[in-house]
Amino acid sequence: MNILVYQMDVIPGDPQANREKVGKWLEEQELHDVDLIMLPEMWTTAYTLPELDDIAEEPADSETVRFLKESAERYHVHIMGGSIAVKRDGKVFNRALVINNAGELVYHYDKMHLVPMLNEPAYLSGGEESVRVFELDGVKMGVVICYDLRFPEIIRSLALQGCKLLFIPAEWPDSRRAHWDVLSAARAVENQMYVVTCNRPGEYDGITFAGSSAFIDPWGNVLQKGSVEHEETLRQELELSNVAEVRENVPVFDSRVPSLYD
Ligand SMILES: NC(=O)CCC(=O)C(=O)O
Repeated sequence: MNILVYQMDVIPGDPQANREKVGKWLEEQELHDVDLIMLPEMWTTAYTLPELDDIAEEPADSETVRFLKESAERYHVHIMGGSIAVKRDGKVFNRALVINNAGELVYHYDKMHLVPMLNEPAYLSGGEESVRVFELDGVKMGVVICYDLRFPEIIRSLALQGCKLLFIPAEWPDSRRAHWDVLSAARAVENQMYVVTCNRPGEYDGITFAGSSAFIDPWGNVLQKGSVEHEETLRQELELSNVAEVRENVPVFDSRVPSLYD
């Protein structure tokens, strides 16, 4: 599977400008052999939390969902659409979107863990549904959003549902970059799955973000890593059969004793 990660610097509070930016980026890419593209967390707005009540999109009438569906169909590429702010019943959620290459929304997930360090609980509501795997090209995959990376139990839940490839869109600050690097590799090793991350670089509201998007294989090798500071496009081919090989060599899923800890 060929994946293109857009480690995008986000224009604060301007969904239209960010859609145009992604549209232009798509036009510039060589996409004929690409299976999936990925965007970061909150890529239409950045962390403009006080403004989200006004600029978050209604899921049923979302300009961004329309844009992603049209782009997926036009370029015949799956889109791991990072996450965007959506508003439902007066509450704002941080929602990940997955669109297949026929332009269909196949999965969404509302971030369940809200980040105290970024004041998310004051402005956002946590998702109320657990994570589920989704399938693209017959492969089971999952997505969690940024801070969720700190909660191994939800990623283990995806692994037990058969997830082979985990996506983590993020706006992770540079001040905690050491955690980002270690935890994303740890999730790949402990769950024996590919982990693909897309974290924005740049600054907003006094916070510098860490970039460092990465492709990590099920053995924990970092196949490729983005820069800390700059916007960048990363392209990587993943050999998904490696998941079965690693799980055979180190059969942790067979060795589990859930009766003692579930
Ligand atoms: N956007 C986020 O979820 C940031 C998470 C974070 O700052 C951390 O876990 O540290």
